[in-house]
Amino acid sequence: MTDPQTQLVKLEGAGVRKGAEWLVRGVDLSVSPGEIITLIGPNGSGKSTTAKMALGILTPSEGRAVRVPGLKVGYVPQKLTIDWTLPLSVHRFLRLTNHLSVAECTKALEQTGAGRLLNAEMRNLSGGELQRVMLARAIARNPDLLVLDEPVQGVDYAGEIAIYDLISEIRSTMGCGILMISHDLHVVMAAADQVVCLNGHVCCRGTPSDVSKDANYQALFGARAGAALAVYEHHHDHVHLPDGQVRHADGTLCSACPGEHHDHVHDEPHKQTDLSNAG
Ligand SMILES: Nc1ncnc2c1ncn2[C@@H]1O[C@H](COP(=O)(O)OP(=O)(O)OP(=O)(O)O)[C@@H](O)[C@H]1O
Repeated sequence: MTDPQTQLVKLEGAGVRKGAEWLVRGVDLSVSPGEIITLIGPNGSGKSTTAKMALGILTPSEGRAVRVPGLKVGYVPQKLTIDWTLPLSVHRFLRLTNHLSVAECTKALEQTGAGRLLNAEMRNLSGGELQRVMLARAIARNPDLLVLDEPVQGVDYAGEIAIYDLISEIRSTMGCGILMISHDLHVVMAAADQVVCLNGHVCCRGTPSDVSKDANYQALFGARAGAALAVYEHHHDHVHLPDGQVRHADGTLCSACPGEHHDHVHDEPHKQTDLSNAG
């Protein structure tokens, strides 16, 4: 547990009930500045419900959710309700819910490696571009806390790594706390400081490495999930920068060798562990 003085948000024994059903129960977690907490778990295990309690969108039916006064939150929801048949440029989208200047929009897009998309049409964006625009919208107002509900939806494996690297960079440069949800255990766990594994309640928690070895976690997802993490940790000695370049462990940059960085992906695609069907 982090120093309670610095916690941006804290859930204490928090749960939500709808009618006779508990959606999730007894969740304890906290997020401090500069910390990445990742929620994992099978479909319907209560991850989004937990994130919504942290955000204040849902009020706990038991326990409590405490946020520091004046907390600024950036949120990337799992689902976006947009009529994709209507024309909507990226900069208009960014300004729909925020009073942002064009300069602020451009800055946020540049921070997520999407500066060239300012005038693009939302409906024409690729999956990876859409997620970068969503992240730009979430960070545009310098939030203290970023809540990301499946930030790599619709993104291919190499793109996923780039987005998780980007999220780590946002944490370092902006110093915000991050509460993230993902099914994609292999990469996300390696990028997180703490992982909380849900299954209607907290099934297990700890560092990514601790969780991957936890008997409860392995019972839920199988030992294969832990093996995938080991593969990722072993190979991941480089960082994908938002501009498409790759920074190696020795600090050198390269822009023309993308194929060399994912031999573990191309050789062993079956090691990519998607938990969306688990449980
Ligand atoms: N408003 C609601 N009313 C009733 N049940 C709900 C409501 N919202 C969520 N649920 C149920 O609560 C459970 C937890 O849902 P939640 O969306 O938190 O899970 P999740 O872990 O985020 O799932 P997924 O991985 O599929 O996104 C599910 O069984 C879901 O059907």
